[in-house]
Amino acid sequence: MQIQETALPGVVILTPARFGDARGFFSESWNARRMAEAGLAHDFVQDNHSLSQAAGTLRGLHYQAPPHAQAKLVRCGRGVLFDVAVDIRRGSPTYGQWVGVELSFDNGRQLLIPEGFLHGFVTRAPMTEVIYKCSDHYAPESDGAVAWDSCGIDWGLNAPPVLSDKDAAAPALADVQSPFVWEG
Ligand SMILES: Cc1cn([C@H]2C[C@H](O)[C@@H](COP(=O)(O)OP(=O)(O)O[C@H]3O[C@@H](C)C(=O)[C@@H](O)[C@H]3O)O2)c(=O)[nH]c1=O
Repeated sequence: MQIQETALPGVVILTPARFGDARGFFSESWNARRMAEAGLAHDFVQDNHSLSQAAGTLRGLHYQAPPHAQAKLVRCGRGVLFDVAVDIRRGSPTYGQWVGVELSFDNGRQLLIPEGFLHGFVTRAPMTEVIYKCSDHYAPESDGAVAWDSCGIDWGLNAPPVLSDKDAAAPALADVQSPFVWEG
């Protein structure tokens, strides 16, 4: 497994090994022991799987507030997406900064996003499947959304994205009191 830091400390790109043969490949998409050895242990309790039919479908930017905050380990099952994390920990030296990484079936990359970050993605191919592990269960009362176009993210879009009604109505980051505090 390759581990690559990003410009935001704690947000990490992981690339598990793929063992190819005449049938295709085999890969360990998550291994608790290897993650712990790398100092990246999380108690994941829920796996999510979404399909977006059209390229240019944008989901986000989302968070769950404490005590139901979620770290996420995101990967692509099929297609291509641009996956984004935004630091919203109040007091963080990187508050409001974002990183984006292209995840695809072909490149096999994963993005590890700790608690305290917004998460969102835009699909760059039709019928893109996104699969991610979460460190807490879904808690709709703690669900939060921030407008996708309020954080200065270059999504690489050349047309308006396909959005859910919830995401289209989300407030700008500047109007949100983040429930996360940077702990150093
Ligand atoms: C997130 C979630 C949704 N749902 C339900 C609620 C709703 O009826 C339906 C669709 O929910 P949403 O519109 O919130 O789905 P979506 O916009 O795909 O939300 C997801 O976006 C990405 C970026 C994330 O990071 C996720 O944590 C999650 O917020 O699924 C669950 O049952 N469990 C869950 O964990």
